[in-house]
Amino acid sequence: MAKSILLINGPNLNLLGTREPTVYGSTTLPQVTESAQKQCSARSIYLESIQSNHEGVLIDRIHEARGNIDAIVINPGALTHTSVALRDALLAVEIPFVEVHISNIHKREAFRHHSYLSDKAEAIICGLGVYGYEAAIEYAVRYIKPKEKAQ
Ligand SMILES: O=C(O)[C@]1(O)C=C(c2cccc(Sc3ccccc3)c2)[C@@H](O)[C@H](O)C1
Repeated sequence: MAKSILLINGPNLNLLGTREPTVYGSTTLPQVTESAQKQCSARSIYLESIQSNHEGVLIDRIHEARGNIDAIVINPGALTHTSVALRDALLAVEIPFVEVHISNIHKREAFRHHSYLSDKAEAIICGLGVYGYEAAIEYAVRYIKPKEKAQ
């Protein structure tokens, strides 16, 4: 099962835990990342994390993951609802991914109800708060089978 995971957080998630705690909770992104690292280390899983406010930076990192990452866990933030480019990058590298949203996007504004990624995700987790990241990693470790390495 997945032995190397890339955790991606999109725009504004660096603000996690600092504002809107009623929606996103009070846990900070560094705390999320530390917890994910401990979860992976306990299972001898390689984890790399990135957060960027820049779509192109995330796309470049996704390209770099091709051939060396087994699974992606991604909270795209607002790019969920706008980015065909992010969708295309994930499809281009052919790495299975789990889409995570801290909030239940389907209980929020209508513009947050559509995702450009969900139809291609192995799984979508939303509304579980930051536990969604733990659940997504556990899913990836248990159920995502690494692609055969290109000869
Ligand atoms: O629920 C999520 O995790 C989500 O992906 C995350 C989002 C998100 C990400 C970062 C910041 C904010 S708004 C915010 C601003 C300041 C502090 C906390 C949150 C929303 C939304 O854009 C998405 O619609 C939903």
